[in-house]
Parts: sequence; structure tokens; C-alpha cells
Amino acid sequence: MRRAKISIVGAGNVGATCAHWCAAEQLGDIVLLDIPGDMADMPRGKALDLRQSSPIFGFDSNIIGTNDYADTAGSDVVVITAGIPRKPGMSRDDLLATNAKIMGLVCEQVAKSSPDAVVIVVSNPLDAMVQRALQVTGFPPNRVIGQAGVLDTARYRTFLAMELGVSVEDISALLMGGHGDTMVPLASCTSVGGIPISQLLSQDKLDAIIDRARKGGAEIVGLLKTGSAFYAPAGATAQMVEAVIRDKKRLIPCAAYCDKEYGVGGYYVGVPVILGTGGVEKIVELELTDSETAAFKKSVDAVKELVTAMAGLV
Ligand SMILES: NC(=O)c1ccc[n+]([C@@H]2O[C@H](COP(=O)([O-])OP(=O)(O)OC[C@H]3O[C@@H](n4cnc5c(N)ncnc54)[C@H](O)[C@@H]3O)[C@@H](O)[C@H]2O)c1
Ligand SMILES: O=C(O)C[C@H](O)C(=O)O
Repeated sequence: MRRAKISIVGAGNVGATCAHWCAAEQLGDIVLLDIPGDMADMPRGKALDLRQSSPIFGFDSNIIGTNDYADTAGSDVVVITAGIPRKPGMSRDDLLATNAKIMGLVCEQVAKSSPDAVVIVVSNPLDAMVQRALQVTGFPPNRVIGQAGVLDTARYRTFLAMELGVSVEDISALLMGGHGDTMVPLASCTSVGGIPISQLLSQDKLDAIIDRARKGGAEIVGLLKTGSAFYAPAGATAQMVEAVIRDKKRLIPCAAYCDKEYGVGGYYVGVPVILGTGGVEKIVELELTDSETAAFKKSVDAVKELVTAMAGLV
């Protein structure tokens, strides 16, 4: 049987760690690509190192590193983590000019080498970068998706589990909106072992957890000092890769292109989707409360502003 082919563009912290999770989960063969230059051999070094762990963990994936898009040809999934991460004192939006240019260069190559791939964008500012990937690849919107909601929801679930002293496995939750400080955790969709969160936690404690989840990326940047989070982001991305490769039909939050859905009007924003081999197979439209609708609109407006700013930069 043909193994799936997964290419990861950007072999830095998120890209290489995503390759690690994908290999450990035996999702397919992996190509790690990064730019030529002084560090041209780096993706080859990381790929070889990862491959040498295969006898220990028992996976048979072929893993290569390269600077050449020809090696990524015919990928089933392309993950894009190319770009700069933020440092303390920066917002994700400060990365817009640099990463929009990088995203354009990468997507021109991806469109030529893997025209049938599902593209999963990770680079920040996420919602604008996915829009850029859609513009440049010209792929149908269901095959260009952004990773943010799985990570944001995982942070929210982690903090809830820590507060309640229960297993993360029993916490079911959902966040919507852009990947920024305006993301919208839905208390109405948060439950623990089937019990609505409102029966287990006071509103004050829940608000504090929501605030920490919103600022979860900045908290890690402040601790690391040299860059941003990568273990959880890479794990979240690998979960999306798995949903596509294995046609899992996962119902998870992703940055998906919403036109009529939620009245967004042609932008990427975090919404619950069904993710399978075709990419986004369905956007699930929920009934939101008035306050959730207002928070979602604020988040969408922030994404629109960023996309408008990007148009003047590329
Ligand atoms: N969406 C999310 O949830 C999320 C989470 C974490 C990080 N991020 C973003 O992901 C991006 C990568 O983060 P990181 O920590 O891996 O950074 P990193 O600096 O460790 O790695 C980025 C890599 O991209 C490479 N690169 C730059 N230009 C390239 C090009 N034109 N072609 C191919 N590769 C290129 C760099 O050489 C580098 O190896 C950042 O923009 C960061 O903000 C997003
Ligand atoms: O915070 C960042 O800049 C990286 C990423 O978006 C995150 O949420 O960890």
C-alpha cells in the first residue's frame, strides 16, 4: 500500500517537532524542507536524526530533509511553518510583513509541486497567513486550512484540567474566532465528563482560565525569550494531518474559509469543521448566544483589519 506523503515547509521548532509527532504516529513518509544558505544542511540533519530514532520507536517512515521542492512533489499534505516567530514584547501581528512575503514564496512552489495537496498553514499571524496561502496557491478553500483552534482549545482544556484536578481526556471544549487575543472560548460548549462547566466552576474562575488561554502563546514567549511555543502547536498540527491522511472526519476547530457561514464574508477564521481527506468537508454552524456573537464579530473584525493591512504589504 502506498504510504501517504507529508511535506513540512520550515524545518524549525514547529516544523521539526511536527515531523516528530507525525513519524511517531506513523502517518506517512515525511519531507522536511527549509531554505538554502548557511544552514542549508539543517533539514537533512534533523531528518536523519529523526530517522535514526525509528528503530527505537518502531516506525518505518521514510524521512528526508531538503532545500528542493522537487523532493516534495505529489504530497498529500503540505504543512507550512516557514516564517519568523515572535519574541517578548511583540504581537503576532508584528510578523505580518515578513511572513506574508515568505508565505507567498512558499505557496508559489507548493502550488507547482503538490497541486492536489491539502495545505495546513501554521505561520503567524495565522488567519492572515492562511488567506495569503489561498490567494497564492489558487487551491479550493476547503484544501487550505489554518491550525490554531486545536492548540487554543488544548490550552483551555489543560488549564481547566489543572483547576479541576481531572483528566484532560474528560474535558470537551471549543474555541472560535481568530488566533489572537480576541479568540472566543464558548462556555456553552465546555463540559467535563458530560457535565456543563457552569456546574463545576464559578464564572470568576472560568473567566480567569479563558483569559489565560487567550494569552497562552504570549505566556510561553515570555518564558522562552528566543521564540514561541512549539510542542503543543506541533502536536495540534499533527492531529490535523492525521485527520486528513486517515480520513478521520474529526470535528475540531480550524481556521476555515467562511463566506456565508457565520456571515463572515470571505475570510479565514476559527470555526468548528469536519476534517477528512478532502480537507474541510463541512463547516459546522452553531447557534451562538448574543455575547458569543458579539465576541465572534469582534474577532472577525480584527482578522479583516489584518488582511486589509496585508494587501498593502505584498
Ligand atoms: N498557528 C499556531 O498555532 C502557531 C504556533 C506556534 C508557532 N506559530 C508560527 O509558526 C512559525 C514558525 O515558528 P517556529 O517556532 O517553528 O520558528 P523557527 O524560527 O524555529 O522556524 C521557522 C523556520 O522557517 C524557515 N523559513 C524561513 N523562510 C523560509 C522559506 N522561504 N522557505 C522555507 N523555510 C523558511 C526558517 O529557516 C526556520 O527554520 C512562526 O511564524 C510562528 O509564529 C504558529
Ligand atoms: O504565540 C505565538 O506567537 C505562537 C503561537 O501563535 C502560539 O499561540 O503559541
